[in-house]
Amino acid sequence: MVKTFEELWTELAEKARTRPEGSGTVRELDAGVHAIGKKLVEEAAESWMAAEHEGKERAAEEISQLLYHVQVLMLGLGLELDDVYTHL
Ligand SMILES: N=c1c2ncn([C@@H]3O[C@H](COP(=O)(O)OP(=O)(O)OP(=O)(O)O)[C@@H](O)[C@H]3O)c2ncn1[C@@H]1O[C@H](COP(=O)(O)O)[C@@H](O)[C@H]1O
Repeated sequence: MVKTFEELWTELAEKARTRPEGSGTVRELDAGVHAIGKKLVEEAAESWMAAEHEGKERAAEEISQLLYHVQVLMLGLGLELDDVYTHL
């Protein structure tokens, strides 16, 4: 089943709140904003490289990881979706 941006947000916000064992999201949040930021930049670079050299399907995969890390950074900062949407 396809997951939307908002559905992923609900899932990750719940993980941040309940901190389940084995969650990569909880691990990333505990690593802090600096570490999350580095992952975000890494995924942005991988999205760019995939877009230029690896085709649409690989680019879509990397972009999904980029969106995931955007959400983790937002959670790490205590931002809500509307805090960002208000600037769109
Ligand atoms: N969509 C994602 C997602 N996208 C990317 N990632 C993470 O980002 C990493 C991608 O990094 P890389 O490209 O460097 O790939 P890698 O070499 O395997 O990375 P490393 O594990 O070595 O860091 C993956 O290994 C995941 O840890 C994600 N981790 C989780 N999700 C979703 O988030 C939800 C909650 O996940 P948990 O918190 O782990 O339960 C689940 O629905 C998942 O589908």
